[in-house]
Amino acid sequence: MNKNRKKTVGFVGWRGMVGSVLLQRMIEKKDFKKINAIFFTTSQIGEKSPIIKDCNHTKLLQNAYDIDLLYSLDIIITCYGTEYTNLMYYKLRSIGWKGYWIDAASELRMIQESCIVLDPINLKEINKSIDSGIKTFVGANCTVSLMLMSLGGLFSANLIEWISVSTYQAASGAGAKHMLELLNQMNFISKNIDSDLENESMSILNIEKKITNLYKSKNFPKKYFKIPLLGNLIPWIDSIHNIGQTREEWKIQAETNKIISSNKKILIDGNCVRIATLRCHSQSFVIKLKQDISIIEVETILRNHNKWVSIIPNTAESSLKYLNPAYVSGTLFTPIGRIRKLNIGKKYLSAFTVGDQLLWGAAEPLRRILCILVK
Ligand SMILES: NC(=O)C1=CN([C@@H]2O[C@H](COP(=O)(O)OP(=O)(O)OC[C@H]3O[C@@H](n4cnc5c(N)ncnc54)[C@H](OP(=O)(O)O)[C@@H]3O)[C@@H](O)[C@H]2O)C=CC1
Ligand SMILES: N[C@@H](CC(=O)OP(=O)(O)O)C(=O)O
Repeated sequence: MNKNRKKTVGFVGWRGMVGSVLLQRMIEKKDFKKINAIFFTTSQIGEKSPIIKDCNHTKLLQNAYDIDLLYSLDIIITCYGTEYTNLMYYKLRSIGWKGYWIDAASELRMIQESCIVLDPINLKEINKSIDSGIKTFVGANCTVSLMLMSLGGLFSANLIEWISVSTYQAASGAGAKHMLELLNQMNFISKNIDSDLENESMSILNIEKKITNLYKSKNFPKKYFKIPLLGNLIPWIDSIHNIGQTREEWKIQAETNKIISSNKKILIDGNCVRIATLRCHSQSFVIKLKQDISIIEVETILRNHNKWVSIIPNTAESSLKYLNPAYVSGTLFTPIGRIRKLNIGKKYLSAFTVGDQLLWGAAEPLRRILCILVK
């Protein structure tokens, strides 16, 4: 690539949830000034492209399967998903395309020729990869990125022996259709109990019974989640990976160790659970430390690691105010609180974190690797 000319970047999947958050962040940070852009689509060829100020870009949407056009690009960034990656990535590489491929989907994360990107955690590794000719950069699974952003200090100080994690994952992680279904579930219940809520003499347990019966109604919207998520939870995310463990649970240890490229594998496992929040994932950790260090030291190490993490005092007032999905939604803030030693032993630490799974969990690491590559 000629280093003095602006790189041409192709955007695939920019209309989706992750892609639109990416575009919004790039506009906010004026990243489009640094590139020429071509917007692609799998379904709206010839429709109008989004209009981006200060950016040289095509006016109409291009065919995301046009291999010749894709081949001419310096960089392709895709937030479309695994289906597109599987179809186009290997095709392009097999005909000798040497551009940078940046991807939100999980498909390429664990292949040898890729680097998983989360630069506040692994900038050195990213730079090493670029220098060594790696051309494929993939964002991590959302819970992995959000865990590392909040616990980054303990990872980089090599203080973690193992982690047991329980996740509380938002509907958006399952995709736009699922998120809409959750809202339709809210609407369905609300419409059906509206008059009961106005009737002060109605017993709360009668309303609860009505809701439980509504869950069983054939009209209850559950095409995607299969069961109600509203007022409920789903203790299973993604497909089975190996005996008893889901793929979502498997990714945590596998991707984390690739990102931090640790000599000795850090063991991480737990339960991944879908809950009825909109776009923030929360995680509860039990951490076995390698040393017995004080809570003040733990907090200092975590606080000093990056500018997005913030330590929430372990009080009711602060936990309620700052450590919840509604507060964190739409921000890059990765608060961590409920930090305390467990009564199991002095090396056992408990902590709870919340993060926006569309920002640090998906779009932001992609935006940042793009900036590194076009610098
Ligand atoms: N959701 C998440 O939290 C995370 C997702 N990812 C990865 O990113 C991929 C994309 O996820 P996500 O953004 O949630 O997917 P979406 O379903 O929101 O969007 C994916 C694509 O679907 C097409 N599309 C069809 N109909 C519509 C419509 N009505 N509105 C908008 N787009 C539409 C668009 O492509 P086109 O213009 O070509 O039709 C769009 O780019 C996932 O498959 C996953 O691999 C990674 C981390 C987290
Ligand atoms: N599986 C995640 C979201 C996601 O897309 O993950 P991945 O990028 O690892 O497929 C969730 O459901 O919350």
